[in-house]
Amino acid sequence: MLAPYCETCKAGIMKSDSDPCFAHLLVNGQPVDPDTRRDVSRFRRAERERLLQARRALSASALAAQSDCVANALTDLVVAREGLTIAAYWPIRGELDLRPWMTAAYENGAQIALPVVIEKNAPVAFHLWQPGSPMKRGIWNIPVPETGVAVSADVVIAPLLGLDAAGFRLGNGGGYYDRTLAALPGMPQVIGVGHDFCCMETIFPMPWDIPMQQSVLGDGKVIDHAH
Ligand SMILES: Nc1nc2c(c(=O)[nH]1)N(C=O)[C@@H](CNc1ccc(C(=O)N[C@@H](CCC(=O)O)C(=O)O)cc1)CN2
Ligand SMILES: Nc1ncnc2c1ncn2[C@@H]1O[C@H](COP(=O)(O)OP(=O)(O)OP(=O)(O)O)[C@@H](O)[C@H]1O
Repeated sequence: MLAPYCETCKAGIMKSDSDPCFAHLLVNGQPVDPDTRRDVSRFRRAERERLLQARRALSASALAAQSDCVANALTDLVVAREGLTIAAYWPIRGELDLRPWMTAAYENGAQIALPVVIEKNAPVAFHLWQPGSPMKRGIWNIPVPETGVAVSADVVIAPLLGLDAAGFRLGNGGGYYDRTLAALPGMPQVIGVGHDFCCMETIFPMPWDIPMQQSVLGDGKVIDHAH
């Protein structure tokens, strides 16, 4: 006789119908208390809303000035050269616009890639981009390169919605960067970039959260997160 599957997670195999299943309490193989997970997820949702509002309140010129500040700091931090692959991003929802820096890094010989959601709730792929690459709309309408040439990244520039004192990132809430970094064979250099108002005390890190090594903020401040 086949062992029954858990109705909640469709994955845990129970010895019998009356056996409790714990598989859906695991995230990335680690146990997470469901009440804590719910509370943290509520807190993060409220913080995302607050930070998105702060972004919307920013004028176009202030956004451009913060983007320039971050780009200048990145130029010192990441030496763009042949053989280096940098995963950056195409700005959405008021994110800092680093496209001029991406263009300069490309002109200095680096390969540039953009994150592409291939499947929901799965790691993203990094697809090659160069200035003028034809783009199409991907999942959630995010522009992605029309031609999907996947590469692995030496440096990942991760857009921050929030950043906590320990270097943990609050993003758009899909868990894509955490999933992606967890699935890589080796850890690239991960640099968070965010607005000058993105700092928060804690995101209440969960077992799946992967911290940034460094972050650069819209006022040009570079933070080394010691881990
Ligand atoms: N520019 C940029 N590109 C990026 C990211 C990013 O943060 N910035 N990502 C970094 O991760 C990935 C996309 N992440 C995203 C995660 C969630 C949502 C989103 O709209 N979520 C819905 C709720 C989704 C659902 O419940 O299924 C929402 O917020 O309304 C969008 C993008 C890949 N590309
Ligand atoms: N490695 C992982 N394996 C399985 N689930 C994961 C993993 N990383 C994150 N998640 C899930 O993704 C969800 C969203 O995570 P989180 O709130 O940290 O998103 P985020 O980092 O702000 O989003 P994003 O990276 O898309 O901008 C959580 O419910 C979490 O359980």
